[in-house]
Amino acid sequence: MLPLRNLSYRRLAIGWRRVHTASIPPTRSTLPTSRILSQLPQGSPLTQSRPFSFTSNLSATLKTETTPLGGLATSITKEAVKKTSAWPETSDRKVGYWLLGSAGLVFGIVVLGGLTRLTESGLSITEWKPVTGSLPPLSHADWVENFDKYRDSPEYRIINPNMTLEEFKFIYYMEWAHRVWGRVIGLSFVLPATYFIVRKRVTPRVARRLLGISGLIGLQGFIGWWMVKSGLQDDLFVKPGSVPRVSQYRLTTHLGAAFALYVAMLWSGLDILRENRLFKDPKLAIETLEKLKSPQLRAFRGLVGLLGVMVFTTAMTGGLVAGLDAGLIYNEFPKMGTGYMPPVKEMFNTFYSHRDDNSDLIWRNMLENPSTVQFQHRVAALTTFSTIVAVFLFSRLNSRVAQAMPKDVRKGMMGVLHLAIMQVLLGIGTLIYIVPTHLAATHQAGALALLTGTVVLGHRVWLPKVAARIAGQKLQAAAVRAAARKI
Ligand code: HEM
Repeated sequence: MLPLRNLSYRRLAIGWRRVHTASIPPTRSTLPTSRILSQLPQGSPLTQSRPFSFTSNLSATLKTETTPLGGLATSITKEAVKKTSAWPETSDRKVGYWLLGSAGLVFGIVVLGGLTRLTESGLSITEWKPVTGSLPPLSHADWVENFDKYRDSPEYRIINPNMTLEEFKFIYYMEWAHRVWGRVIGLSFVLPATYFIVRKRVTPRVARRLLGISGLIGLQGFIGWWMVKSGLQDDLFVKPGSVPRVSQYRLTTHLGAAFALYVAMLWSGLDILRENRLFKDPKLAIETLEKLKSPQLRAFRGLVGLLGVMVFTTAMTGGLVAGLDAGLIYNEFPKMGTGYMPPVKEMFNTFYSHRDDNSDLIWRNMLENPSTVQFQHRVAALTTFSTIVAVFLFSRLNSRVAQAMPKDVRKGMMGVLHLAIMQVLLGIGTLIYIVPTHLAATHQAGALALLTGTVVLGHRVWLPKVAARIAGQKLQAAAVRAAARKI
């Protein structure tokens, strides 16, 4: 529960009037935290590492008007009066847990989505009915009707002409479960988000984030259908050599949006929980913030940010591999055929160019040619992996960084290294065993696990500026109260 909520706003308002009638110049405190802490009486709760409640005794605060810290008291009381706008200065801890739970649901749907693709189930439902589609066919006649629609699709005609109704039911249920899971995520996010915003259980900043995430969930539903539509187009019947599968561009966009949604939920949840932790224990807050402010950590922080971008980019190149079924060729490692890369002529093949002057040769091959796309994923993955190893070594061998690094950051870096090793091994396994469902699905989950590790590490090493500002204000207010009590 937010400590300052315990303040009575009526009493604050009375306090505000008293401060003004005392005509104390409203100077703003510039006292450094160390000086504030040094002014604390012996045995003050602030000097002890245990949960400390900021529940305010306003009269104690007001007494400080006559103390040398009176100016400070004035500004703090003003701050407190501003709180009458009713938005809390930190979001409820429950919101943090709920966001982490929502991120867990997104993790689950990514894995289920991968399984849906790997079992070739994604094109079994040929319509998009956001409300009525929540139920599967309930009668035999309904099943036959849905099967008939599927039999009209390119995938059935070109790849599955012998599929039975029973086999169809399996692929239908896979895709249906994926869509229902999406609806569950939507409802279990939007309804509580509305409640938390309306009841002002979150800060305005978090409220804006919740609205953004809700919008992204809706957008993801549209992207999903836009992707499925690309695998149902009639021109797949006429284009020679067409494979009825969804566009790799749309699949990668769908994967990228899911990863972005996941990161937004995870980061916001971690933020809220950390803020609550910091505000509960000011001594811990000061120690943590001082450590994170250390200039030795600045370069490391930047490198962790870079790792996040690299893991995300590598995952997107993996999405292209999956979308083009590019894992079904060159099933060896580290070589690709007779060399370490396919012949240049094959990698930049004019077959993929759409223009007479071949001006689109490079980018078309990089996004549409399975050989080039697989090579690209290998290069991206190995570059990301080497960078993770390099950052790990930097964090351990550079003594200044190693000393400045908080313990949880150290552990987080070790975790990222382990996840990266596991992910590379899973990728190689997926490739050399020619994309078996269990390995490919685990490799996809591994990508999200590696991203999670990087986000958690980034969050641990990031300086929470807003939390630091609020913790500083709270500390000052508490210090003033404690000093006043001493007088
Ligand atoms: C940092 C390391 C890596 C990351 C983050 C990563 C990420 C990904 C992702 C997100 C996918 C898409 C999965 C899907 O949508 O179903 C993928 C697919 C794939 N990756 Fe990786 N990968 C990494 C390393 C590797 C390595 C080293 C190899 C092999 C040399 C590899 C081989 C593959 C293959 C063959 C696929 C296609 C699997 C399929 O069709 O489902 N990956 N990767």
